[in-house]
Amino acid sequence: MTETAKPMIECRDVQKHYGEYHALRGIDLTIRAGEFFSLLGPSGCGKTTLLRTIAGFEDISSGVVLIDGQDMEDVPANRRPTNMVFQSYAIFPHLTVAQNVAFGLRRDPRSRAEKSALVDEALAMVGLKGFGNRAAHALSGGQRQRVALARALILKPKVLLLDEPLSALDRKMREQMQVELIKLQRQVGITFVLVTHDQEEALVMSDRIAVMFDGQIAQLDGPEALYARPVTRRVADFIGVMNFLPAHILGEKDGVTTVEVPGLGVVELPAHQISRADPEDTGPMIGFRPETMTLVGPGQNHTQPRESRAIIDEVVYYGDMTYYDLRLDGAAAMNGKAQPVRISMRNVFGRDVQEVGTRTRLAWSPGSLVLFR
Ligand SMILES: Nc1ncnc2c1ncn2[C@@H]1O[C@H](COP(=O)(O)OP(=O)(O)OP(=O)(O)O)[C@@H](O)[C@H]1O
Repeated sequence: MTETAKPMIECRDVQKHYGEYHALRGIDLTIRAGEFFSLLGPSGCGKTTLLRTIAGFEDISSGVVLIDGQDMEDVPANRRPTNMVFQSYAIFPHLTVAQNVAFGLRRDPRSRAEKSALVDEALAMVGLKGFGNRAAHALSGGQRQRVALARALILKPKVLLLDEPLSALDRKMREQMQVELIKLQRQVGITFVLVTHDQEEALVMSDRIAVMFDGQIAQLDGPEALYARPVTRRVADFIGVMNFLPAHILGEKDGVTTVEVPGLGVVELPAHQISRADPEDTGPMIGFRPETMTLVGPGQNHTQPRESRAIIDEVVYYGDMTYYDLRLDGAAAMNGKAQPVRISMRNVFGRDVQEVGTRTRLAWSPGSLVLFR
């Protein structure tokens, strides 16, 4: 998948009303051919509605949907070059695996022998070679999901639409299927559009992600950009964990904003570290990810430009990492009262675990801060 790949799906000012309810509020987006694209957002944000309008299961109220350059306005779902995989697999338990997969060919005019060869090919593609004669009800959740994938891929659609396909699986199986789906997508080269409310799943799997709130796209970016440079405080809060501290703006000069932050002191931030606040925010805020600060034990050295001090309130040991709740030195005036400045952070395996109640140093860099204003 390259930057210059041709557009596969284009939505232009797509609006969807359910009676009074405005579910999609002007969706503009281009999904490229061969891309693994995710629609991510909280429950009710409209991601499933958007997927279903691409599939043709829902009519749009206004706007345009193009697939592979063709306007889909009068094209019913079964004539679109798309196929859909649902959360609830829709596997027929009384049929064999092969019969379930062949269901994807029910309207195909090919001979039995040709269809049988296609079924074998599709099963091999999803790692179920030799499973054709098994009864579908005797499969594990992960295997059923593979059958559903094979059935959706057997006609080689241009676009595969996936509606929370892994959410019924347990954590371990889900992580395994995530990796397999990525491999499968690279192998077949088909455009995948995944709907998920799981930010980790979206970050792991996608070339690009559209984060949706309230029927609108808040940010469309690659995983790294979304994580490091969320355009609004709400996006930052939804993707992973971010600490927020109130910030006092001291001044602006030559594109650099100077702020004072309780516990951190005075910092200067260039324009690319400045994002937007949300309407419900009460004032400017500084945000940073928990892993961007490092605990420095007594006598230890570090190479970060800045240092703060804090007391450890809570330690949660996870094996591969340790989470800390800390109280920074310095008080934040919030609602007119002095409040302790609390943050959370995590250190990866390999550093000493420090105990609750310990006074500690924290090393950090202004480059990992984002100002929301
Ligand atoms: N057929 C319908 N009639 C009326 N309202 C609907 C209909 N389908 C969806 N909605 C509403 O539109 C909004 C968006 O629904 P949608 O299913 O797209 O959300 P979602 O982001 O996929 O959420 P979830 O993760 O819970 O499925 C919701 O508030 C939902 O109640």
